[in-house]
Amino acid sequence: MSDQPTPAVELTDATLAIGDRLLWSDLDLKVTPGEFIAVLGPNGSGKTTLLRAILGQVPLSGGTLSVHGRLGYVPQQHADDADTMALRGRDLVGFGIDGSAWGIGLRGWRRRTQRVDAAVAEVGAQDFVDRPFGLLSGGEQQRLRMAQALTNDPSVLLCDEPLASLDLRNQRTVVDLLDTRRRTHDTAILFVTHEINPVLPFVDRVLYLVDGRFRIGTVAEVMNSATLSELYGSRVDVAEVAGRLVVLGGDGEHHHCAEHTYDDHDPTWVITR
Ligand SMILES: Nc1ncnc2c1ncn2[C@@H]1O[C@H](COP(=O)(O)OP(=O)(O)OP(=O)(O)O)[C@@H](O)[C@H]1O
Repeated sequence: MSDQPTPAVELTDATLAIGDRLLWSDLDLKVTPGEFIAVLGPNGSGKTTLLRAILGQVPLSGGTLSVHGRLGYVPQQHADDADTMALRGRDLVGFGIDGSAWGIGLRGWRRRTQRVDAAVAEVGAQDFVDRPFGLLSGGEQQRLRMAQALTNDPSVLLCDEPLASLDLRNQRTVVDLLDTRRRTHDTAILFVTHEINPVLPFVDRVLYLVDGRFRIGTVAEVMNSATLSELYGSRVDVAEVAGRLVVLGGDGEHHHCAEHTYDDHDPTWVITR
């Protein structure tokens, strides 16, 4: 008998095509409990669609997918949510359990309240959870979206650019919460991002998708000039500057908008073009 833990998510020979466009094919990926995997790649390379396939929202075109345990989903910050004045933070978190609370009875209601309270405590949101969601800061809203995903006690957290439009302090808060969660509960994390640096210290492996091709491996194995140049089919330079990765290149087709992060403790502009 193998003493390897059962993978939280396992894709075997997985292929996904939308219309006549092949997003990725022959993808073999075993996500170990507690593992932190960063999913990178240019716009339209199929990162979000990978999460949607794992969620069962999009069928694979080929191959198999198995999920062991429950899934939680953390979306990116949406400006639209600022309109949700009528919704309290607590209501949003509760949607993670049942969408609405009609017809669950008093015992069900108590149990539901306990689960909401536990998830809110896990992200440290007790002070603002009863305020209108639309009045909260982006960072506070994002902590509540995480709490919503945690009400389910997930074995796997699927995070789709959860740091987008957050400042550095809030990015760190969200990343620290995710890291704590995987350490304390062995929750695996699949983290779609355009910017690896905020999660660099926590990443176990990188899945990098480009134009139907992909590479999976440790940061050192994937985030280097030779591997990314081969993957993009054009020259890409990867350099490490003060502990951060700077990626320059990719051909015109994959011309990312200039991305940058600026760290107040480590003032290095990180540019991807
Ligand atoms: N339901 C759908 N119908 C048609 N095309 C779709 C559908 N879902 C995704 N696509 C297309 O599949 C491709 C991959 O989309 P996806 O959102 O997965 O990319 P992504 O890597 O997450 O991109 P981004 O970095 O811009 O968020 C895109 O070209 C998208 O337009």
